[in-house]
This record gives sequence, structure tokens and C-alpha cells, in this order.
Amino acid sequence: MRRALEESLIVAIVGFGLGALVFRLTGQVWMALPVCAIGATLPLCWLRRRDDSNLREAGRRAAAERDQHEATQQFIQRLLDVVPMPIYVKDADSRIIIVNRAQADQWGQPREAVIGTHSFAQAPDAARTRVSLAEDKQVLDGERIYKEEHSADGPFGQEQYRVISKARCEDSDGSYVIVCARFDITKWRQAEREIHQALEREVLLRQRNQEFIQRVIDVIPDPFYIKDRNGRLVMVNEVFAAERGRTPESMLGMQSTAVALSPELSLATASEDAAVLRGEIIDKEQHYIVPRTGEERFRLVSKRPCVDMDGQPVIVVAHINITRWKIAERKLARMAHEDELTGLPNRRRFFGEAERMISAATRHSKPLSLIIFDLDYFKLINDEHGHVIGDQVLREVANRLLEQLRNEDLPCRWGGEEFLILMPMTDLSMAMPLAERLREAFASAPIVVSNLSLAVTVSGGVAQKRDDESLNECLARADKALYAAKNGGRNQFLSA
Ligand SMILES: Nc1nc2c(ncn2[C@@H]2O[C@H](COP(=O)(O)OP(=O)(O)OP(=O)(O)O)[C@@H](O)[C@H]2O)c(=O)[nH]1
Repeated sequence: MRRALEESLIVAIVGFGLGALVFRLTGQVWMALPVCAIGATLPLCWLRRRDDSNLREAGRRAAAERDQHEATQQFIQRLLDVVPMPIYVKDADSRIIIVNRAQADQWGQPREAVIGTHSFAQAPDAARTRVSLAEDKQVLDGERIYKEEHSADGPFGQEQYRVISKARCEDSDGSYVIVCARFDITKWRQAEREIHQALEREVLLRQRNQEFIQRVIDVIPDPFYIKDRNGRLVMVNEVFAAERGRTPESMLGMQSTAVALSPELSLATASEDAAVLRGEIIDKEQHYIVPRTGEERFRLVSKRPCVDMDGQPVIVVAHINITRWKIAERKLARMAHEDELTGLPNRRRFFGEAERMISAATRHSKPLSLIIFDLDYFKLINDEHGHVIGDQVLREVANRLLEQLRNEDLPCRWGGEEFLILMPMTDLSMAMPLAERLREAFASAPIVVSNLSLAVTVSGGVAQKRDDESLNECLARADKALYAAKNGGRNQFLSA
């Protein structure tokens, strides 16, 4: 408008100016008027020519811009076609304006068939259409949609996982369009699921193996456990836990040394564990007293190196309770040499030691005497008070006998209520007073057992061993003297 006013003003000034000049020079109006008209026409022609050239230039530019735009469009299309994931662009009315090859292939339609149609025409149902339209509105308002979808039956009837991305974008005209991209992640998700299931199976298998091992070790009747390289308990059987008043689960993770039954038992643990981790095997016997109960125990400790299910080194430990065997062994050893009831040497031990004493006496030409004695009327005690009381009396007789002995004397329970004493460095004259002292020890004080006060006397025979006789021959002589003492009224010792 302003430009038109300027051009009209130029035309008017030029025409009027030329007319005014002619009128001034000629003074003739009829000459000035045509000049005025010609003067106005000249700029008009010039201006028209200039506009025509401008128009042509504008047309050329518009065509070039169209070509450029089209080339850009084609480039974008080629670019999108290379992308393997489905992508399409729709306008603000949800009409498809660009679609790449992957998307067209997925829809199973040629590109030209979908351009200009509504995107929701591709939706499988009304619900999906509603969701799609609501999302388009959100996207046009500036939101970005990024979501994952799972369908049990995808376009080809198979399971499908997709990541869907929708975002707003400005086109070359400055209008908003919606760019939609879909990424098929089915294979990843399925692989992920398979890995997850495999892991779950492994965890389950591991758990079952663990439970099975636990059941197996719980069957072991002795304490058994497994610890890691740091001495922490990783598996404990019920006996081991029960011995400590705990449950197996509550002990896991604890240091094995922290649950030792007695502090001295774990003194060598660290060095032993290090040796086992180097591949050594440890088998040893331990004798200890349980501080809590005062109970005496023996155990066989067995430590072995092993590798757990993760390939980590562990130490397998078994404590075999050998207390009963050890005590039985101890008892057997005692029984082999001691009389079980009285604790006195038995015949076997007596003969063993007597042999040595006789050899020594012979070698040194020293005298040696023997006493044999038994209880008088012991049968009556048994008959009247029972064998249990009788046993107690025999034990007391042994105690009283031991009180009368000298250190070097060798006593023996010969059998039943008969006892022997072998006295080295003792001749008959020394042996008789000792025998009398023994008789007196019984005759002077009753034996008290279980609130019973029982008068007990003993009778015996005494013999000094001759150089030319055996121990049995000497014993036979002493026995004869005992027989005589019995027949002579009892409560006396006679010499052979
Ligand atoms: N309680 C108990 N009794 C025993 C044991 N060994 C032997 N006797 C008993 O000792 C008694 C021995 O009886 P006798 O041989 O008649 O001798 P006695 O009654 O002592 O009579 P005299 O020796 O003649 O004075 C029997 O009753 C045996 O059963 C034992 O280990 N325990």
C-alpha cells in the first residue's frame, strides 16, 4: 500500500513537473498538457517493467523452493526407510503424512494406501483407537509418550513386545505433527524371560540340592559341619546344633570357634584350617570336659578340604563322638588288670608283677612272703542282706586291706571272698605281725555299709617262699594254713 502511494507520487511529480516546465517555457496550456501526460506515462512504464521482472524472479524462487522441499521430503523418506523400526508421522488430525517401509510392511499395505488415512484405522479395536486418540492429544499438548506394550498375539498371531515412542515435532510450515516410532523388543524380552526362568530353575535346583545335602548330613549321628575359608559356618547338621542348644539355621554365618564347646578345643583351629585349605587332611583325637555340664568327652576330629557348589574352597568337619568307646577301652584295660568289684589287681596282674618281684628277690637273695585270707562266714552276710550288700562289704574289705599295706606290698583279689598279699623283702617273722595287724584291723571295727554295721573277721595262712619252690607251691602251703585257721576257729592267721 505504502509502496503504491510512493509510486503514484513519483508518477504525479514527474508528469506534473514536465508539464509545468513546458508551460513555463511556452506559456501554452495545450502544449503543457500532453507533456504532462507523457511525463506521467514514462515512470509508469518503467515501474511496470520492474514489477514484471520481480514476479518472474519470485516464480523462479518458488519453484526452486518447491524442488528443494520435495528433495528434502524424499531424502527424509529414504532415511526413514533405512531405519529398521516402524516409524510414521501424522498431522494434528491424526492423518498419516509420512510412513516408513518397516511400518508399511508391518501394516501389510503399500505406502500410498495409508498416506492421508487416519492412523487409528490401523488400530485393532475401538479401545485401542480411544487410547491412540487420547495419546495424540497429549502429545500435541507437549507430552512425550514412551511405553512398552505386550500382546500375546501380535500381527502374525505370535507374542510381541514393543516399545512405543510418540513425540511432537514442528514441520517445515511450523505446524505440529506427531512422530510415532515402534521398536520390536520381542526377542530381547523373550531372551530375558528365558534367562530369568533358567536362573529361577537354577536357584530352585540349588535350593533342592541344598535341602538334600542338609537332610543327608542330618542323618549323620555325630556333629558335622562345613565352614568357608574364613571359618564361617555354611552348613551345620542337627546334632552339631543340638549339642549347642541351637537350630542349624541360627548358626549359619557364625565363626566355628565362637561355638566351640570348650575354649581349648579351638586353640589350633586357625593353623589347622590354613593347612586344610592347602589340601591337608587332619584326623585327631580330642579329650575334653564340657564346662557347662562337667561331662568328660572324647572325639575324633576329621577335617577335609572340599569345594562348594560355587567352586569356592570349604572345610568339611566331622566330630565323631568316641566317648563310649574310649570309656569302654579304658574299662577293658582296667578289667584286664584289675578286679572289677574292688579295683584290686586281679590274678593276671598279680602273677605278672609277682614274677618280677620273685626274680628280684632271687637275684638279691631277699626273702618274700605270701598271705592268703578270706572272710569268715561271708555266706551268712549274702544270705541275710543280699549280694548287693555282700559286694559293698567286699569293696570295704579291699579298702581296709589297702590301708594296712606297705607301698611295696602287692595285693590281689584271688576270687570270691579270698585275697592275697605278696610282700617283698619280708620273711615269715616279719610277715606274721603284719598278718596279725590285718586281722586286728577287721576284728576291731565293724564294716558299715548302707546303714548296716556288720562284724567281719578274717582268717588266713602265711608262708615265706622257699628258694626251691614255685609261687603256686608256696600258695598251696599258705592255703593249707588258711584251711587250718578256719578249722581252728577262724579269726586267726597261721603260718605254713
Ligand atoms: N556278694 C558276693 N558274694 C560272693 C562273691 N564271691 C563269692 N561270694 C560268696 O561268698 C560265699 C562264700 O561262702 P563259703 O565258701 O561258704 O564261705 P563262708 O561263708 O565265708 O564261710 P567260711 O569261709 O567257711 O568262713 C558264697 O556265698 C559266695 O556266693 C562276690 O563277688 N560277691
